[in-house]
Amino acid sequence: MSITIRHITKKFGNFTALENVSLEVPSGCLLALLGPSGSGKTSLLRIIAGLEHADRGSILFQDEDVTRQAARDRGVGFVFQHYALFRHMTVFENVAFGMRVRKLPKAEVNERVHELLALVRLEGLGHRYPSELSGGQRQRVALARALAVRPRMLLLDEPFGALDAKVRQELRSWLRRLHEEMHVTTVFVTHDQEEAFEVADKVVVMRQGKIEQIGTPQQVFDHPATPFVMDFLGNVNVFHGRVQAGTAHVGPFQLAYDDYQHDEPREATAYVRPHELEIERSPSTTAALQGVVVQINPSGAVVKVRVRLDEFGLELTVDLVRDRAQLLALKLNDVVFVRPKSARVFMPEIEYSI
Ligand SMILES: Nc1ncnc2c1ncn2[C@@H]1O[C@H](COP(=O)(O)OP(=O)(O)OP(=O)(O)O)[C@@H](O)[C@H]1O
Repeated sequence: MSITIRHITKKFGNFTALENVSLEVPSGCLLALLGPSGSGKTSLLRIIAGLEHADRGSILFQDEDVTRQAARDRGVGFVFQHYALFRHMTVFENVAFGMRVRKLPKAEVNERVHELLALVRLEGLGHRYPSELSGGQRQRVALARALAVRPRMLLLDEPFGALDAKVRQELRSWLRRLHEEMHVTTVFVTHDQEEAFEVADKVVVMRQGKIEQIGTPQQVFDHPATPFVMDFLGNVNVFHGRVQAGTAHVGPFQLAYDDYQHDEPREATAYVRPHELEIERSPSTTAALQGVVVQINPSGAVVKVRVRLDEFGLELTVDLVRDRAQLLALKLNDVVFVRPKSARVFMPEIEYSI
């Protein structure tokens, strides 16, 4: 079941929470709404759910206009960050609840609950109470409960937000696998870019009530449409400067820049991700700048290195793959040379990659 969002505007008093937002969620897609706090993600999710009504615009489920339909008639399943399971009910009863309300036959309810508990990998825990489960298990019960009434789509608002990093990580891959089994159209709110990129087929980056970019995780990461998206994706070295006559003078770097050949200088900002910087023991080009290693942190598959460029009063973050780090055998206070392998330069209204 696809979702079409057309020109949605939502105000709270004088404050515009969503401004003319349009979006298509294809059937069977797992889409992440990603953005900083207050960017309008939850408001949009609540409008899709029917828990909130837009001032302008419409919502369609497939070809059906549901804009004025009440939440209970829309057939959506929800999971929220602090999803309150019924504490006095067992896991089994929590999952069965919606079906009992709909007065489904007992045998059918039993069968479906068992099926769902297997799906969320909680077989054998039906007799427990929520207080006897871990946070991650509770969120899986919440998801089973949302799925019990065969919703037309799933809406998840920071479902793993309250859990610790390791459990979040497990639940992300679990959610992805579950989605591949079920193919229920799902909209997922998160402010965590890693989570969005790992789980979603499509990512929508929001800012101040508007959509900044829509794309696959790869498209958004490799081709951020705006400086905001680049910045929000985090962990980026930012250099301000100008472009002029085929050269970008950004921060300490002078880079060949063929796309702008005019003599008239234009203001520009360059963004270089940590993995786009190279560290060398001796300078291979004139673009390499001398610095001192001030921090070395192994972090998963990469080693994060901070290099201070005293001459420019700057510190850069560089990600080295393990092999490269081993080869360089860096130590604190080593003198090294840093060189950008690639950079993304934004001029107001124009973006180029070099
Ligand atoms: N009922 C309300 N009354 C007044 N303002 C509201 C209401 N709901 C949301 N807002 C405001 O609208 C803006 C968008 O809120 P929303 O919850 O959609 O953002 P969000 O991107 O989901 O943020 P978060 O990640 O913090 O939940 C915020 O500035 C918020 O304060």
